[in-house]
Amino acid sequence: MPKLLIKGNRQPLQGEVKVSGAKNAAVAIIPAAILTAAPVRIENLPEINDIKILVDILDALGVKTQWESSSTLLVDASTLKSWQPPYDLVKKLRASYYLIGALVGRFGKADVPIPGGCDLGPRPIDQHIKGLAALGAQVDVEHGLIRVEANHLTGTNVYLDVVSVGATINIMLAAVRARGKTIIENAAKEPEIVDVANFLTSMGAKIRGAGTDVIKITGVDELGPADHCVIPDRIEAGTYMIAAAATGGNVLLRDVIPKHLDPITAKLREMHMTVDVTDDQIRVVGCASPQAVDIKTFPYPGFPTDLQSQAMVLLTQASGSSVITENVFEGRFKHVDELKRMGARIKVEGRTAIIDGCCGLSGAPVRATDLRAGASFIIAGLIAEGDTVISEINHIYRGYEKICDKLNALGASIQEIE
Ligand SMILES: CC(=O)N[C@H]1[C@@H](OP(=O)(O)OP(=O)(O)OC[C@H]2O[C@@H](n3ccc(=O)[nH]c3=O)[C@H](O)[C@@H]2O)O[C@H](CO)[C@@H](O)[C@@H]1O
Ligand SMILES: C=C(OP(=O)(O)O)C(=O)O
Repeated sequence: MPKLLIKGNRQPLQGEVKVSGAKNAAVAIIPAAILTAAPVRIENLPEINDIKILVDILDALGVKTQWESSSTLLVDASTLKSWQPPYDLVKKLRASYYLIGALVGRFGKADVPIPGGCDLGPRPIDQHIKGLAALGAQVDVEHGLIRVEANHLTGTNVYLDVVSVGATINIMLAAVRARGKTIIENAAKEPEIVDVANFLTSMGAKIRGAGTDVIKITGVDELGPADHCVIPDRIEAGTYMIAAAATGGNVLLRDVIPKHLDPITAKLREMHMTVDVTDDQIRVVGCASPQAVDIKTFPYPGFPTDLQSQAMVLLTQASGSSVITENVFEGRFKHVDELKRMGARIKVEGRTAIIDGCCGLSGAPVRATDLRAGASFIIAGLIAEGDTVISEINHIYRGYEKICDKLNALGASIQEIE
């Protein structure tokens, strides 16, 4: 397994970076494409491993897929013949849970192995199951499989006990083919949910309220062709914003939706960084002595949990102590021990981490404990003195398109080594 070698010493990142399509929208839109037997074209897909694996899963189910370019996929699910995606592929990513809603919507049945994804502590799917059962499906979890069967789905009211991105989208995928009206209450409001709803609407689905906490779906008998462009990845963008700030750099991010990045922009400004926003671009200019700030992660529009570890690295450079409270996932501090190996001074108490600022980091061997942790170690490596070697980088490649090339073009020195 290759590793990443990062030469540190705080070279300020300078230049422009183009942000790719959003992983967490794309990984739902590809399964959603099997809801129709008509042709679907999806543009602006990120070149990341999660997407490659999902396309392999569709191929294994009998769907015809073809890459029109490196970021545009054609899907023809008229040949879909199986409702049993293979364990070896499904276990590699979290988003394979969307195959449940999509297969049940199309076939009335799905046998999907329990999904993989980042280890962030317990990641139950009880709300997905509750929603599908409320729509009239029989759901059994046995032998590591989620088995779902429904003669027909019937629209209903579903109140989510926790705000869940995955459950909101999965219920939406099944409900677009149910008889009658479904109302999802306490729905998640992430921009990726709006993107999936827009995609489904372009196929002929009837969805109102995506992006609010009440989503109303009126089922239709059939869905048709679609041509869709995936929204920019706000988490990739936020990662580069933080990297620019941490290195005291000056970076222009292109192809972003600035509104989606408001929580990050606000925190960087609070730390005294300069953030200039135009239509679809953001420039971040670092400052000599950033201020400590407190961060609490929350569902959108709160500060995203997927940027918590990257922000933690930045806060090691602030003057004063900062507090991060992780409200979304109870086990999302696994990066802390690795950052301590690099000299960070961080104390974790339950869901809270206290970060001492003005900390000189030093390069060290570290293990990417999950996708965003891996990205945070790259940022730490850029500002550390000496070399950092990151292992288990397969996690990083699950979600960041050409991250080494993009950072090297900004003046970083990162290379893959054996
Ligand atoms: C593929 C994808 O889009 N992944 C994202 C998605 O993950 P994912 O969809 O897994 O995250 P959820 O929004 O579902 O999880 C939020 C919280 O709800 C809990 N929960 C969730 C479902 C459920 O049935 N029961 C339950 O208790 C989870 O344990 C967690 O504490 O949203 C997370 C929160 O923004 C992001 O970090 C992930 O990057
Ligand atoms: C947690 C993440 O991904 P996943 O849900 O796919 O594991 C993430 O994108 O940070």
